[in-house]
Amino acid sequence: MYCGDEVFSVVGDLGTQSSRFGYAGEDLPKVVFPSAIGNVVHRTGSEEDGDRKKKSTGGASSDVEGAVVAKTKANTSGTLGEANIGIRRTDLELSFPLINGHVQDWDAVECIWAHAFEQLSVKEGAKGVPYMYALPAWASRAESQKSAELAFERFDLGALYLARSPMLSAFSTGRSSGVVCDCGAGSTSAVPILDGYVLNQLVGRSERGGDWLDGKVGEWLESRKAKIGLFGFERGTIPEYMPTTYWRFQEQRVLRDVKESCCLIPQVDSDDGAVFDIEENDAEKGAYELPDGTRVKADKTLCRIPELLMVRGDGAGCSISPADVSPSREGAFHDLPSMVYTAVEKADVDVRKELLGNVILTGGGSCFRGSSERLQYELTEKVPVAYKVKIVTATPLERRFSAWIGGSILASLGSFQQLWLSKAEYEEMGAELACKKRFH
Ligand SMILES: Nc1ncnc2c1ncn2[C@@H]1O[C@H](COP(=O)(O)OP(=O)(O)OP(=O)(O)O)[C@@H](O)[C@H]1O
Repeated sequence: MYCGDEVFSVVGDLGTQSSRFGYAGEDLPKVVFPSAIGNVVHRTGSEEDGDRKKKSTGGASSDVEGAVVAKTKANTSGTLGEANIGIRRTDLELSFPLINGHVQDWDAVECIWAHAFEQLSVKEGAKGVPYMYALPAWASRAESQKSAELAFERFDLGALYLARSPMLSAFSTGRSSGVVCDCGAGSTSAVPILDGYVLNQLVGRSERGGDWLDGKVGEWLESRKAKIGLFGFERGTIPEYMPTTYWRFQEQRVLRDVKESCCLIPQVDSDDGAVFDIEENDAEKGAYELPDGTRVKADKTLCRIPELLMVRGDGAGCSISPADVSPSREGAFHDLPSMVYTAVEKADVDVRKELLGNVILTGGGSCFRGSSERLQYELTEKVPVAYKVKIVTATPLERRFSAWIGGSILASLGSFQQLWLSKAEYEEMGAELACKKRFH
């Protein structure tokens, strides 16, 4: 058994956009960095020529791209961290461990963990360190097993606890029951929790997340004929060569910034259902200056884009393409209030009141002005009058790190220490049995 006062433990939360790691018992994660790995590409002359051609024609040549990827794999040297990939680089291909909240690349996950442990100075002395790792509610048993294998066999950690991140988010607000509404980069989800356990069969999830909203901002910019000229000192200049993945990554950072600076979720009048118009000040706050100096004027269509998280179908004159709502992907684009309502409706009658009284709004995408008020309104409209809806929110900073904060609290509780899976137990049971018996 581990005793909280004697052994420091590490808490990790790997998100689609960013990774957070730090020591249990602290208020906030010590290291936060983009969930992206830069692989230095050593290019041959012919590849460079090909890529230049590709840029100048504006299209993607799969031959050229394939060559670059093959080259990348042979010459990788995982480059991580804001300081390394945040600046202009012309020699980096990027890979991402998660897409829409699902692990795509375990090598990238390993790189992220290694980087975080190094930053936390636990690389050398990793032996014996207990590690709390947050997994999404929908992570499969195979993902749990792979995480356990990485922790014990690759990093030689001393003990492990795999916790579901919505459960940790609920703990961060001091609750063990409720519906955790997480607006992340890769997805938006509504996860009912009862007495600290995720009700798996009632989890609602949609691919309408922050990245999807960024795409809508991109469409809006395109409709205004605005181009994101990255790193150009002169308007419209594009660097001669830059790998596509790196270019897209930097482009998305700009879209994200436009979204976070200009957008909000408008309010609805609870008497007549009229959407309060966005005040002049909000929509016409001024122009947003793109990196190459182009100025675009924010209008109501742009400001209202995040409303798409709260309403079904089209919103705010911003159309969802037919492909988004094709029957096969219908569930993939549900709005948040519908997901909460469906989860609560399917739950046992006895627990519905408790769930609706603790709707916990979390994730970076919940930081738009007006999000909790709008969720309150939309849910109150849907549920029978006998139920009272209460939205629980923390400060924007706490919302961004809620799963990590919950993990930090849990891992430092004295009563929790007996729940760690020790390396000896792991070796005795094996990954499959250990995960089955110890982690839900
Ligand atoms: N102040 C803000 N206002 C609006 N949106 C924000 C704000 N801060 C962050 N976001 C958005 O929140 C999203 C990232 O949220 P979060 O950090 O919870 O995601 P993640 O954990 O990396 O991804 P996921 O939970 O999908 O795996 C991004 O789309 C980002 O643009």
